[in-house]
Amino acid sequence: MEKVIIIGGGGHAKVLIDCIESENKFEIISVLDDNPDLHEILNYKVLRRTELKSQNNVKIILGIGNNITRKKIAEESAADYITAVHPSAIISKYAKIGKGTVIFAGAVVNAGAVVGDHCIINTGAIIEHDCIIEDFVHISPNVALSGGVRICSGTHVGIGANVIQNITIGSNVTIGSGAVVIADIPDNCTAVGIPAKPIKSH
Ligand SMILES: CC(=O)SCCNC(=O)CCNC(=O)[C@H](O)C(C)(C)COP(=O)(O)OP(=O)(O)OC[C@H]1O[C@@H](n2cnc3c(N)ncnc32)[C@H](O)[C@@H]1OP(=O)(O)O
Repeated sequence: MEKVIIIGGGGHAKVLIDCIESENKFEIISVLDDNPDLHEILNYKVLRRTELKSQNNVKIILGIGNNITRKKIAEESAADYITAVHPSAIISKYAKIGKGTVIFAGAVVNAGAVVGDHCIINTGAIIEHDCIIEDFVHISPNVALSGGVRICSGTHVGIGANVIQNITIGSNVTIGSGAVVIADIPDNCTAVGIPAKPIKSH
């Protein structure tokens, strides 16, 4: 079995560990986290980067929920990233999934959808046909994206949000939990509500 190291030891890493164990394709050999107070996660010892012995032929996955931190680490280190897909997720054979991306239990990615690198498609999220999910996006649990939606890079779609067909949500956007998006959302803002409207720029 191929060996993998998880970088990041927070809540998202717990679900990722469970996903990788369920998939049974990779052996998790270490979890790395720079927080000196973090010593164990589930059944794994957490190591600092300096404590890791040099490893050959090891693959990496980022267990970090925050899009900005995940992007920073991915851009700092050229590694051989795996893609983790929970066995209960349904991925169309006509969909494309990028490297470093994780797809959790019960998620559905339908035909013609393209998911970029280092994305999180969280538990029970639905990515309908022909959606484009750019790199470093997080689609939270129970989000439903209708057909032909584009989510630009670094955006976080909050838990339970719904997006109607053919909408574009810009880059580095946060969509609030439970929002219903019925019009395009510009870059660099937070949008909430039904219908979703920008409430702040950042
Ligand atoms: C497995 C996992 O855990 S995955 C992670 C899942 N978590 C999420 O999806 C969280 C998504 N985050 C949210 O919904 C947050 O509330 C955010 C990002 C939209 C806003 O957070 P902040 O930027 O801190 O804004 P803040 O809490 O100050 O709220 C600003 C205003 O928006 C309102 N607001 C905040 N969130 C929402 C929302 N989801 N829907 C409607 N209104 C909202 C607030 O009531 C407040 O209104 P007011 O100014 O009239 O008082």
